[in-house]
Amino acid sequence: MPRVVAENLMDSIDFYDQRGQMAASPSLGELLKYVGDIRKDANGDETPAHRVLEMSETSIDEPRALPFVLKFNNLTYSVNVRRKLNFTSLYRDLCGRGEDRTKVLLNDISGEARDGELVAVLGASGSGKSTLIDALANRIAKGSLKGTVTLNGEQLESRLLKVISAYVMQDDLLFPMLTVEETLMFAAEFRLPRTFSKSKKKLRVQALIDQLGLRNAAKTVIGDEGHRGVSGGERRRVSIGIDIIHDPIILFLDEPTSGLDSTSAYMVVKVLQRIAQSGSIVMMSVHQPSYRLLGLLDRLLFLSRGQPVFNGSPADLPLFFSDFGNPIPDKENRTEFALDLIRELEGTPGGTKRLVEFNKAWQNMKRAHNTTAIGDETPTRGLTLKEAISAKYSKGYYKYP
Ligand SMILES: Nc1ncnc2c1ncn2[C@@H]1O[C@H](COP(=O)(O)OP(=O)(O)OP(=O)(O)O)[C@@H](O)[C@H]1O
Repeated sequence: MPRVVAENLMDSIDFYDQRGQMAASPSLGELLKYVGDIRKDANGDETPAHRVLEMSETSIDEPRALPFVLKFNNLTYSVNVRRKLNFTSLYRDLCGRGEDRTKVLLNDISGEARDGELVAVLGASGSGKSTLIDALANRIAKGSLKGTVTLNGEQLESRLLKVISAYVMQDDLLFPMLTVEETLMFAAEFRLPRTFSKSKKKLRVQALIDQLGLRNAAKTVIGDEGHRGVSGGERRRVSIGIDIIHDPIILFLDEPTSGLDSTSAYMVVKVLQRIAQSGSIVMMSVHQPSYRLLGLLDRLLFLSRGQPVFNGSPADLPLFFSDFGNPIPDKENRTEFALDLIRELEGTPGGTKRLVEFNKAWQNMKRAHNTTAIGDETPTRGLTLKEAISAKYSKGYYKYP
């Protein structure tokens, strides 16, 4: 029997932003209505903004039945950098010839990420990893970022993105005297809809504790320098848990493994893989992933001085670099090889220009191949963004009755 997923469920859901504040007041339902209005304006589409979505029981239980594709095209971001103050610059200022220098932090970056995928942005220090994560998470001043970011082909309105995504910072402030379970319960009280009963919130917290692999640490206090508590890796997973309590569609993380030993880093990324596989898009910046960690990643985006130099799966790396003329020797760590080669090229007079161009040609070739092989690159199954979001959350709440 078809099940009716009424969107008025969504109407009653208020969400909270990353700091536990009400997310700029509109509910998810209101925002979804707004998405419908954007479509109408853009396409002349007369579809009512608030439709009742019909879904069968099978489609609700089907794993990863609702695809989400985040695409970013030609992202470019520059800032004005003040010149150092010296006699020459002072003289030029006095003559009215003083000029600030423009620094390009992101230069024509395109790519995509799909639900179920764990995507890593890699590159040397200062290559623009954090800036790209910030740009995608809408944490860059409006107007200064050029290019487009879309979800399922529809441009993401910033308020909607805020509700359906989460950004995990490196150092979340946690209360040292609370246990892991209490910390997550505290987050549930603040961030889950007010309409949720206490028992629903408890169920969500218990499911999250298992997803984060924190069952054995659930009753341990967070602790601090003076009081022994959870380990660094567990602490990082608690921070992630706080930010994903509302089951975001997109999760952004800036260097989630920094400062952790390789085993703790692996466990954090394993949790991120689990989160992705439960139906989210997970994008993170990472400095130098170990060989073991690389095995968990679905897609890599290498940057060099703000430009993309490789965009593909870890399995694509050997073919890419052998086609480029620098085959990766057997048994060599592929990411280390790539990062070393990029660093080497950066030190040459031509820089990474040839690699940037080669990557562009490679992307075009891949795109042409995919379009011929699959036909449609974005398998949204005919759902509008609004319908896909509604279905995802109805499905999510269905899990915690
Ligand atoms: N507001 C800004 N003004 C000027 N330069 C900036 C600004 N923000 C970032 N940068 C510069 O942009 C470059 C990219 O910075 P970003 O933090 O994104 O690099 P990263 O790859 O994440 O580095 P790391 O691995 O060290 O964290 C750096 O050279 C940085 O100094």
